[in-house]
Amino acid sequence: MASKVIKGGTVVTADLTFEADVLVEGGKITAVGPNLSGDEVLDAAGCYVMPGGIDPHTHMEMPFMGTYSSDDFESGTRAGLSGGTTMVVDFCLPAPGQSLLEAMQAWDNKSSKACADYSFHMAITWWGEQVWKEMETVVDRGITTFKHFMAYKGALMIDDDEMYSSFQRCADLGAMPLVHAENGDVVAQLQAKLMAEGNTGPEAHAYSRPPEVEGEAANRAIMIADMAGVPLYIVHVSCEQAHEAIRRARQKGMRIFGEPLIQHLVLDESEYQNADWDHAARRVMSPPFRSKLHQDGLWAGLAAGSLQVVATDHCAFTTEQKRYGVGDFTKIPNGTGGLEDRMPVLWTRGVNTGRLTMNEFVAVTSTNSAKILNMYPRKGAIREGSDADIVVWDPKRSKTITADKQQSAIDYNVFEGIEVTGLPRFTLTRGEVAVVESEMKAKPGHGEFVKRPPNPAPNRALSTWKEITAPRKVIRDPAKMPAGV
Ligand SMILES: NC(=O)NCCC(=O)O
Ligand SMILES: [Zn+2]
Ligand SMILES: [Zn+2]
Repeated sequence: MASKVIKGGTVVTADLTFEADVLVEGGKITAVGPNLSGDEVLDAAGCYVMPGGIDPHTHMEMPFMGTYSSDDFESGTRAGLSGGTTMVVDFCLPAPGQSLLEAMQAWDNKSSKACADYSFHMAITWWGEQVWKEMETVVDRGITTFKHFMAYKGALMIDDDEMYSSFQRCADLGAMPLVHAENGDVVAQLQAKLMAEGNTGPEAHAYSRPPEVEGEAANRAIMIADMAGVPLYIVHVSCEQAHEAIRRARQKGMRIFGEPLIQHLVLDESEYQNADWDHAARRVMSPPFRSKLHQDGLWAGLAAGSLQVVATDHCAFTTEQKRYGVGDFTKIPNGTGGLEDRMPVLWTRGVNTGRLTMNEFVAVTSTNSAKILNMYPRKGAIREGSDADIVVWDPKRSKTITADKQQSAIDYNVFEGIEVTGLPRFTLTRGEVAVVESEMKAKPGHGEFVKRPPNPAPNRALSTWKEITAPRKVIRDPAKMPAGV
């Protein structure tokens, strides 16, 4: 295979910024340094050469709320590449009662047309001996993170008893639990009350999921993880109540990770007040968009390190699908897109405003996910031996986001009309140039599954500590024991 050299750019990683060329051969980075040469030259003058983005939270073709999310692995990963994201981590979702291995097979089949690399989390949607057993096979297969829904009562939600059992199993297997933290019981009651009062529009979705339901669930999950002796990753952190729980836990030395979404960082609750039903319904997701105060807290958390990664939870439904919920907001499929826009929007609203440094940008869009999900430095790095998943980022290129020009299969974009400055000049997936500015060259089927080994450092450290501090029986001299009654 011919070599490529990315020439004349500035390499930006999570901890360094330096001028260097990058040589790519056989899908890997083989050298980083001055004056490199290769068969093909990619001109990076004026650009930043960064690890391709990793989106740790997507849902392609997800069966949910009576339908399927509309982007599949082909259109979804193509959308990602267009915006500089070279890897996604999607969720295998067994139906309650279904074998985890069957779900894994279904996701293997769906993902065969991916244009970029991918990995999976496994969702625990029910509990029993079969699930307990199959979790080990899932881990052997390289899926070492397990998602738990504390919301969606009557569908995906599991209770505390099941969650504690699953967290303990994760601890034994060197795996990490993830949670969707919302109190599903309280949400269900609020939904019923709002509907009974005639509050049926999309704005009621937000009223039924106040920040307290998220804060309570985040606190509960953190305490349960601590008792099970396992690290915990909280997905789509949207509000101060949940962020505060994470911050406090981390300050106590607990191994808790928090993932805000680009949507929550940029879009706010006023979207649900729009007089156009479609506009509001297209933005229905869980948790819902919050106030600007919550947004400020999330941005601060990224800079301070109390929140570690920015994801999208890309789960795209068309307007027609959203309309299943006309007259009953509880039937609007929950989810929004964002995969194509995550990096340009975060750069524009983060780096260009001074809220994030370029190195922090790389950390939260790529390197931290690679580390937390145990695939660093194969992914998330610009260094010899790493996969050549690279974005050559032109900080001067601009566009106005519009659904008309997007790769995603849906008919609208929640970021419509936002102007971004900072876009890929080239996106490379394992050494293949998939994007040249707005020209798309991605190949369906190029993407490969990325196996993630169990027992990363936080698990090892935590299990060592838990073993040392575990309750121990006190050995007493039988001769000195009091007589029993
Ligand atoms: N977030 C959302 O509304 N939809 C996707 C499923 C989930 O992650 O909860
Ligand atoms: Zn969720
Ligand atoms: Zn999700």
